[in-house]
Amino acid sequence: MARTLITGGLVITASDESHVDVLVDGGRVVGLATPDGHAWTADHVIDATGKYVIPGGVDGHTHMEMPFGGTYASDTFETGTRAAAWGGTTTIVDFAIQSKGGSLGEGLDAWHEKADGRCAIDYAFHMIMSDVNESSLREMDGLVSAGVTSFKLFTAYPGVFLSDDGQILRAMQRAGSNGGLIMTHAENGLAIDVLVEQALARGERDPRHHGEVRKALLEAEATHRVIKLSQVAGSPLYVVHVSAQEALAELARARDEGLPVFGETCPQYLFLSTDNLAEPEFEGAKYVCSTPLRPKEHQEALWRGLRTNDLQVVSTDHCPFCFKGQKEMGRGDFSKIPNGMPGVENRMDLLHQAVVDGHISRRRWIEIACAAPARMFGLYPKKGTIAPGADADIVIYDPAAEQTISAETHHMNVDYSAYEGKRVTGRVETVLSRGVPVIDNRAYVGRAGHGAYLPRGTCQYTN
Ligand SMILES: NC(=O)NCCC(=O)O
Ligand SMILES: [Zn+2]
Ligand SMILES: [Zn+2]
Repeated sequence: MARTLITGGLVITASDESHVDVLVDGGRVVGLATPDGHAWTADHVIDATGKYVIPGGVDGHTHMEMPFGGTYASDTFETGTRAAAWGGTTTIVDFAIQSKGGSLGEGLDAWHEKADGRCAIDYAFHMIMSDVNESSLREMDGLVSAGVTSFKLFTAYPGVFLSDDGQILRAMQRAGSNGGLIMTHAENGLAIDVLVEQALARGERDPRHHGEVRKALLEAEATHRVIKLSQVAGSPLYVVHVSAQEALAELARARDEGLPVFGETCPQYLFLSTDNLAEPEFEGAKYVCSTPLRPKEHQEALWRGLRTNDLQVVSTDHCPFCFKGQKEMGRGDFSKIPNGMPGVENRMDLLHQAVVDGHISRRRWIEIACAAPARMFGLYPKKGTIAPGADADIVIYDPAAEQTISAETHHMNVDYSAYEGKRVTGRVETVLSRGVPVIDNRAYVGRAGHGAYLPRGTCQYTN
């Protein structure tokens, strides 16, 4: 395998920034040294002068080809991982799904069937548990040993994914003993369904009502509940897609008490709001996801949470549905709009824009987008950093390039962009995955099937 030398760039990790050259051999980083401190030679030299040299992004929350509401998320593992690479992400952790009445093993097999041999970048799986019973609880141990070390449970979507409090407690107790990490989608789904029914009966049918019925208080209530259940079980907890400041306050309080509870938010909650959900002509459907977008004032609380480490990770929850034919299924009834938004290609750029805007520092950018998700999901230091021994998943990032986000130029298999027309400073130039170029100077040179499945270790994140 070719030796590659990256020269002249500013190497940024979660802990350091330094002008050092990086030597890659055998798919791994083998050395970092100042330009006058080495005499390395290589088959390929990448001149990164004036650029950032950063670890490939780790997106810990994607849904390729996810079935939802009678349709499927429109990115396959092939198209979605290619788009991820374009955006500087070199690892995704997608959610395999246990169907009701099915086993965890069957769900995992189905996800391998969709993904294996098709990914442009490395990939791993969490497991969604939609049927917690004696047998699936027993299966959790085997999955943890085999490298599927995190399990998502829902307090939302009654009849589909919802687990009751007893089931959640049992899964948490099991994770407490086998080292697994419980992830929760925390919204009070039973109460939300009542509000949905009442809203529809009043004739409130537009996309904006999706945000109104999925109340911040019902996110906060469910977040409080799962925190308390995890405390009773004595297991760590990771709350996905936190959008409401009231839910974040629950996490912050628990963390102040020293509890091992962690939180993730997503770019859509940091950059978009209920104003988007209220766009006319059914355009608001493009922004329907759960938890929902919130009024703008929640954004400042989320940014603060990211700075103070009450939130540790930014993932995308990439779950795209085309406007035409898919989002349109909910014209006249917001509850039938498939839930989810595209974003796997935009996360690294949007978070760099947050650096430019002064919300976070450069190192915090790398922490929340690369290092923390790698630690959280048992992939560190193979992923999430640039250090000797780490996989050479490296992005050459031009911090001065200007771009306009648009569906016309993005690579996700979806007919709209949630950030259409947004100007951002910074752009991915070159991407290596285990030392192999996937994007080379803004040209795709990757291959479906290059991406390897990653069995994961257990959560390495400590408060
Ligand atoms: N978030 C969303 O609306 N769709 C994907 C499924 C989930 O994460 O709950
Ligand atoms: Zn969810
Ligand atoms: Zn999700």
